[in-house]
Amino acid sequence: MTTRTSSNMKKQYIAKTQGSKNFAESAKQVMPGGVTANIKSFDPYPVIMEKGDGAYLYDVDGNAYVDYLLSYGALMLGHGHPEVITAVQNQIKEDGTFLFGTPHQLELEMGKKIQQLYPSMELVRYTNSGTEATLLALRMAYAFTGKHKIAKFEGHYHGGYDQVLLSVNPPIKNAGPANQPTAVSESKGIDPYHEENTIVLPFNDLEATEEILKKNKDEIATVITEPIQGGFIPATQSFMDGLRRITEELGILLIFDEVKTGFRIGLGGAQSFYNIKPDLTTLGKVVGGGFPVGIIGGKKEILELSAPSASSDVFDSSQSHQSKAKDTLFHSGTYNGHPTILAAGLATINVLEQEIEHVFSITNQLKQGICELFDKHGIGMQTVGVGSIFNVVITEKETINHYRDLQQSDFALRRELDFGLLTQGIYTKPLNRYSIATVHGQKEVNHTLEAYEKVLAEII
Ligand SMILES: N[C@H](C=O)CCC(=O)O
Repeated sequence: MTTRTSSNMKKQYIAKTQGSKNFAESAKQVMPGGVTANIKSFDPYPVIMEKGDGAYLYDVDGNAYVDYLLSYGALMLGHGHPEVITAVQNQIKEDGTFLFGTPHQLELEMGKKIQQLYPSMELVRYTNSGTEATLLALRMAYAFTGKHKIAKFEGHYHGGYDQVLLSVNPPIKNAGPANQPTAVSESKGIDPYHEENTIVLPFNDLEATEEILKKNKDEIATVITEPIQGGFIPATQSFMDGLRRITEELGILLIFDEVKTGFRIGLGGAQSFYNIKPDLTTLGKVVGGGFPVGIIGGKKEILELSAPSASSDVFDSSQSHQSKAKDTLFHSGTYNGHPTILAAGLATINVLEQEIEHVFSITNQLKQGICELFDKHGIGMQTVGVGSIFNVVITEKETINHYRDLQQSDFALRRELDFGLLTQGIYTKPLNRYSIATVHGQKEVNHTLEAYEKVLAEII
């Protein structure tokens, strides 16, 4: 493994981004750490963007970047796509409001589209984020099975709340044996209850997963998984087939968290790629067209648990004496099914139906070009990913199967590369994955490969 300590590239980054540096200092007076989402922060300070256009972002210093972060994959049509702008404007103009506060046409339209592309999602409910969707999925699993624990895989992220904010990125020394990981809390303030009641599983290790699930089958309501970890480390087909079989046999629900993979692995997500029918699925990111949304869907008999009944309305004070609220699974939200957002999402899907093959072809060209450049320099690496997402993993390993494999890669060299790329106008948050959009084309691929060539020559 190569290890580099030089921070030459970081120095060049700082020289080019003095406006971002000043902004980041001021922002600390307003928001803790200068950010409103921890993921937006990186050392020494994040780039502060002020304009987006197609495949490009422009920062406060006037630097242009080809954007491969795309807001953590959400913007699959790039920035400010005209069809999304038109859909949003038309919805507001034609409907005369941003919000009905009642059921409406676009909820049906989006629901039907989801049922068509994700046949496992027999009924759907809308939420305001992927996090909310997974939270609701877990409640449905507890209610449906009557069990009180959940299982998740080491390295998988399902949202920032207590039940699942465990062992996403744990220090290996605290994480227990590879085939029997320990639950490691990822935040201050998490109730230790969850370290007991969230069981952590080893991804892509069917034998160990089966053993843990069998041992705890009477308590585990559900296994929640990113079928492609972090959006880029694929499960093997045999692992997925095995996981579906075992969970069915043990009466444990299987939740596919497709917030990252939905529409990005294919229009039908990872479940279509693996040909697996999970019991519940959560979507977010792409399906909001750049606006905040989440969708949960799955088996009719599970989703029906949330159907309101007249005798269980938590908001009807005339009924409080009946204490029937517990008969229904509570799910509500003022903004659920927001019409403007669903209009943006439907317009996005519409464009993707025409252009997704282009996205895959550009992704493959980029992956191949990057691999060839590393090869030229004799550095072991892989572009790990499926469909329109990949990550650049600098490693001599032949396969990256899970979190612990990834931990053995050369993060120092990758970080140096990423700062170098930032100075050459290629944007992804250092160490993050690449997501490709319909607006990336030959010009952007060529520019990116030239930037890689230049930076690699400088840092190797
Ligand atoms: N919403 C997540 C964090 O704030 C995004 C995580 C990711 O896409 O990697």
